[in-house]
Amino acid sequence: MPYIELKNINKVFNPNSNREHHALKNISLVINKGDFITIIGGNGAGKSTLFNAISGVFPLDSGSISINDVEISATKEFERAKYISRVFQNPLDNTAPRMTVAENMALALNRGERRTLKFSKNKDNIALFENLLKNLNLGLEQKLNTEMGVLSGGQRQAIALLMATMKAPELILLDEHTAALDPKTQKKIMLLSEEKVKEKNLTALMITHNLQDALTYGNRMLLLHQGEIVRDFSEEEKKKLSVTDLYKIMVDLDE
Ligand SMILES: Nc1ncnc2c1ncn2[C@@H]1O[C@H](COP(=O)(O)OP(=O)(O)OP(=O)(O)O)[C@@H](O)[C@H]1O
Repeated sequence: MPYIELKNINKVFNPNSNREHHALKNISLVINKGDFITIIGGNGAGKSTLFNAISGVFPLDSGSISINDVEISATKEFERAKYISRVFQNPLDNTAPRMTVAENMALALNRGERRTLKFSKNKDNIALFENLLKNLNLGLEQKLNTEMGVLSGGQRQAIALLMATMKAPELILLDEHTAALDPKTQKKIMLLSEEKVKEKNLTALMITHNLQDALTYGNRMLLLHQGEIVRDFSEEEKKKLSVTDLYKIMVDLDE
């Protein structure tokens, strides 16, 4: 039984108008438990639309999505957020800027449960948050009571990753989550992502325009083009590829 299965997914934006766009064309994909799949493709290839389809941002035109054999295509976005985490490119989109670091982390701990913020800010949880932050080696354990909004983008993305993985989601979607960071911080956040995926045996999809990252991380790589998965590289195939090879494969698609 496949862990996650996308079957013949189609999404057309602005149908029957001159702006009609077939953004996802009959996409089928089997994702195994523990897969860390990098996703590449040119601008407009459909990568974010694929994540939106999986997260339930819009209903599918056709096709189905199942996790552990449970069909989720009709499930609302907020329901899916209980078992699908997403980290966006913009640090502002991942955390609540006016709430403190501890309050943000408490919200993540509460995901999918009916506990109040007060309940989860108890001493045990604060110790847990402190510990998680200490492991980042960014000195953030001193900032539990600091408003998230005053932290740097890299600090916020690191905390966003902790929040997204705190409850070990069935699936984590990393949506160009390092693209807005400086190169050194990008590397830190990528290593942290890899560490969390391994530590918690997570299943992850990661969109990136950084071809080296797409090759370095994960055990599988998809290439999207004009709404279709045109290549599905195994770990072995990925290892044999260079950035130049990959670039050429992508350029050839446009010719
Ligand atoms: N809500 C929407 N309404 C209309 N068109 C949309 C919508 N969302 C995406 N599209 C269109 O679908 C196509 C795929 O967009 P998508 O954002 O998925 O591409 P992408 O591969 O993530 O690109 P990028 O690398 O630039 O982020 C684009 O042509 C885009 O304009």
